[in-house]
Amino acid sequence: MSELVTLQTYLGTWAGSDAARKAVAETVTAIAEAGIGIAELVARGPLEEGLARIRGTDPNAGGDAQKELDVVAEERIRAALLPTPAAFLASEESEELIPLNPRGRLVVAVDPLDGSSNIDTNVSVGTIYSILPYDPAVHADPVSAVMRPGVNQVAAGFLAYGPATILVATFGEGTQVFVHDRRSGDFVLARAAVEIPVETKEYGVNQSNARQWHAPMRRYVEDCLAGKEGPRGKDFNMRWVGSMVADAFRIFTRGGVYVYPGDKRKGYENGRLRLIYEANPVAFLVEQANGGATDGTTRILDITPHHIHQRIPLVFGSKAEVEKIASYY
Ligand SMILES: O=P(O)(O)OC[C@H]1O[C@](O)(COP(=O)(O)O)[C@@H](O)[C@@H]1O
Ligand SMILES: [Mg+2]
Ligand SMILES: [Mg+2]
Repeated sequence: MSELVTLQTYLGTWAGSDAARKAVAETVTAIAEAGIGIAELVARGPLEEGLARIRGTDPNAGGDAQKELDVVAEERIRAALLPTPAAFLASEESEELIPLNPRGRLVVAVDPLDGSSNIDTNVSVGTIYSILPYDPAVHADPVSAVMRPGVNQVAAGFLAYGPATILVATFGEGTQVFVHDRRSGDFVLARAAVEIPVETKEYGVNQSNARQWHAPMRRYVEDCLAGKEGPRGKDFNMRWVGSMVADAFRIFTRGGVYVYPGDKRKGYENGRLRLIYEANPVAFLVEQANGGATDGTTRILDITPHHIHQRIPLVFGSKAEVEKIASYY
């Protein structure tokens, strides 16, 4: 058997003696370590009573009900990042940026707990992160460092807390999958260069919203449902976990598309997913794995954000299918 490559070794080689890369490596290591703690909590399931309990009456910054584990996960990530070169944290659970290391030269954006509606169902949930450079001389207001198109990310990834705790990461040189080895305690490299198949016969969408969709989305799904007899000429399969990290990991494994379009419901005009800490990191990972990510037509990584918590319609996965969806719009 070839020698195992741990996250630590991988990052050591990637960073070398480059100070900026070392800062990114340190930051990702801290997030991964916080993830191990969150995974342990999640794995206690119903024994950890109250993790799925709704906190208070106020929604979070993104407008969703906030659950206990959303807040615990954010707190763990914040604490883990304090000694790292991250200057600020943007989080789904906090309206404003959270200050970290005053000498830091990075900003981190996180969805501390993705898949909140699955917390008490023993289904995978996860943590998503996006890392951008920060220069106080350029970004007098640190918010402006976060409000940049996703092409500016230097690293991004997510942890999925499922049967295995997985880290899917990119540092701009392909997409890697690491698995947390519960025996050694290390994250071990499992796939050095993920390639999402270009073509697919699998789509994922919350079909219960069909009556709220706009015409292009309705037509796309109708054509998938028509299968071999329809205009697509092939039978499709549908998969929807309801935790984007889990749906994304399936796509990294065997291809497919994830779609959360904007629809007619109030508050869902731009879909459900947040641009800065959900769509951007996933788009970076997907593109580095030869896939595509758009808001239906426009490349996600080119979109300039106008608000930390803004939502964006999201389509990502197998490149040819993402392009096919764009053709319906
Ligand atoms: O419940 P719906 O409308 O199908 O939405 C599911 C989507 O919402 C999300 O849960 C949003 O993320 P949060 O749990 O972080 O709010 C995604 O993970 C998931 O794909
Ligand atoms: Mg989320
Ligand atoms: Mg969340």
